Amino acid sequence: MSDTLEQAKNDVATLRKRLNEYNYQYYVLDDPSVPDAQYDRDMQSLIALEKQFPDLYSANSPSQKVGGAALSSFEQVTHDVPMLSLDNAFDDASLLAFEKRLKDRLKDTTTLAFSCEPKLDGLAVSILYENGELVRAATRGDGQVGENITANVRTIANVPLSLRGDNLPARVEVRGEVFMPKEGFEKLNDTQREKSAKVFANPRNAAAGSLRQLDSKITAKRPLMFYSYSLGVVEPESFDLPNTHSERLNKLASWGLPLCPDIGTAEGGTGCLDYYNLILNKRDALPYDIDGVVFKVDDISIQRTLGFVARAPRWAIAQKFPAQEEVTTLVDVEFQVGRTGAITPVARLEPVFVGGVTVSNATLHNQDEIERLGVKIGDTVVIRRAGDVIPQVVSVVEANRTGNEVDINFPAQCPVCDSKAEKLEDEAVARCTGGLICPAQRKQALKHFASRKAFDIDGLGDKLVDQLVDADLVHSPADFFTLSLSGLIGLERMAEKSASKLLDSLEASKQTTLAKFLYALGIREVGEATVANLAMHFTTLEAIQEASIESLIEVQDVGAIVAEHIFNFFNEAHNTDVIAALLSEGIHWPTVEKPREDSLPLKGKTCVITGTLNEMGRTDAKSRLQLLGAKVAGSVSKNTDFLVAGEKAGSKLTKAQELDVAVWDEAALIAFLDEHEG
Ligand SMILES: NC(=O)c1ccc[n+]([C@@H]2O[C@H](COP(=O)([O-])OP(=O)(O)OC[C@H]3O[C@@H](n4cnc5c(N)ncnc54)[C@H](O)[C@@H]3O)[C@@H](O)[C@H]2O)c1
Ligand SMILES: [Zn+2]
Repeated sequence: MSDTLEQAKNDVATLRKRLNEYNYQYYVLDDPSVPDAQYDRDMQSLIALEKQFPDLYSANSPSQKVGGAALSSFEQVTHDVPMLSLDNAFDDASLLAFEKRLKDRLKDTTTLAFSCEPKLDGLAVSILYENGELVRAATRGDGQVGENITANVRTIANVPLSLRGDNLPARVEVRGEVFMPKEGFEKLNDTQREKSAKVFANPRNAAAGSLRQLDSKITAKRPLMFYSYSLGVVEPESFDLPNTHSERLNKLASWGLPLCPDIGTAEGGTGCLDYYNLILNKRDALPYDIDGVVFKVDDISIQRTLGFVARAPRWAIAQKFPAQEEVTTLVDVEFQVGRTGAITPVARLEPVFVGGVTVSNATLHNQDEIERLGVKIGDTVVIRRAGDVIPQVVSVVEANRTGNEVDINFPAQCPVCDSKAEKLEDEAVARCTGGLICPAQRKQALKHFASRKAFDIDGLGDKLVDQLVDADLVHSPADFFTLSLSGLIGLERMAEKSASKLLDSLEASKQTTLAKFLYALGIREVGEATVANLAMHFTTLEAIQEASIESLIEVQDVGAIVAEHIFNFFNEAHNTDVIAALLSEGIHWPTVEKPREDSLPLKGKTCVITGTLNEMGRTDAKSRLQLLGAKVAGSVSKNTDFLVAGEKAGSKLTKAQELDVAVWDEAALIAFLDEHEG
């Protein structure tokens, strides 16, 4: 705090200038540069200084003003009754002090009743109804003059265009908050990202940006909602309204206006604190974002007695929740490799308290996100942590740039195993191509290798794979085949009998098929149908290993992306080493005979697939049947040779039975495919 008037003068000037700039970015541009917590801290400092040095009072200080100026691109609306802001309480003590102030002022110690309302984080809107019809809607603006946004508000689904009931005031102004529910916000940002369009930092910015659009067609596409929380002008003045705020809200509801379902009432300050804790505990589960709760003296005549100060009513207060957004420094970026090889940039932060916990890491998603944010190491960044969602970097405070910030470079190699990192054009994430040897992917790759559709190694389940890796016995799939009885029985819960059984099934699994071998390698996006196609097309492993991207694309069902995955996989030395090691352990398969067209087992047969298949997808089943020569049709007729019926098969099964068409269940299909595929 400043000691001298001179120093205070400077500090006050600096704070006012800064807060005016924040206000402009927030209210006019709908694009704040700092989190609310930072704004609130600066505002509290200003208020404290102005209180300490009353000489520095100015009616133009941001502490005395509401909101920001109305944008001139909208028609202006002068409010009949000013739309004010709210005073804030940042802790329980200041809430109780608020209650005491009221009692002192009223010179009455009777417990006060309060209306308690979630403080929706959107923007205040006034909606005017004449003879029950919506005639005008406006933003709060600077409290006196707002923007005419009638066309936009009309597009909000839960705003009634006409009020219900026979006994309505001739003119009534309803006030409330326009906001974007959390789910709609996430979806909107997903779509914006896909379109490489602006991504919104939080639901409040998204709501403000959506509502203050010159083209109401854009607003109409945004998932906005409205909850009413008070009345403005009511004419005629003699119109009979209840004498408490909470009953007036119910009156609004009876006219068809939406109310927040979580509003309540409380007796006294302690009752308010109970409500505060109730809502705070529910905060993450609520479908809309709130930044606190609002308490309003319920009795309208007491409200009148208490009146207003410059920017807010005396009879209400907002008690804020812990901030979900904070500023901190991006100290470094590290790259983590996930179980599937995805390489994600992780922000290392100067620890900061946000969303109720201390956060020192946040996700940066991928390279596109880093470019979109334009973030560099050393930047001041805004972190958001809402609910149990992983903390995210939402923006950069550009004003804090010094010029010493450093670009973030994506590694060309996997940071864990040094294999090449591949980033396909259509994909957001970069991936490690060392699937078989990368320690980050090892357990996943080994479990896949041993799984039933791959090497089908009996007795080698996920838990055992974990144990083998943890005991450092297995690094790559080839190591499975070098396991010894003594090594195995050293493991926990591994008796000699099951160990030798496992060795037997490992031995048996060496006899496989080319398709299963390829499948076991776990190449990205290469499933059962693709491996069957590859085996049939190339017939030898060498041919596949040497295939160019162009020749891979010629294979049925293989597109450009999958071709690139296959090509990159076989051009990674680490992978070819493992393949060589596997072959030298004696893995073998019968030569694949390239079938002549007319010798295909299902040549000339037509089939239909219906119901749910549990072991393979229907698309998979379809392409594997086609590969064996079958024509796969959409409906059952007398020309159908057989129907593959999975679980919950319906009318197609009935029809097939009527027409005496052969029916295969999934087991029969699998048996047939196993017998005939290369
Ligand atoms: N990050 C920034 O740069 C920046 C800049 C300016 C303002 N802000 C934020 O905005 C706040 C100040 O804005 P303000 O003047 O709108 O005050 P406010 O948001 O603290 O309180 C008033 C507003 O609360 C809203 N509200 C929600 N539920 C309500 C209910 N049930 N009853 C009444 N009102 C309800 C209304 O929109 C009303 O106008 C700051 O505390 C800060 O958090 C941030
Ligand atoms: Zn790797």
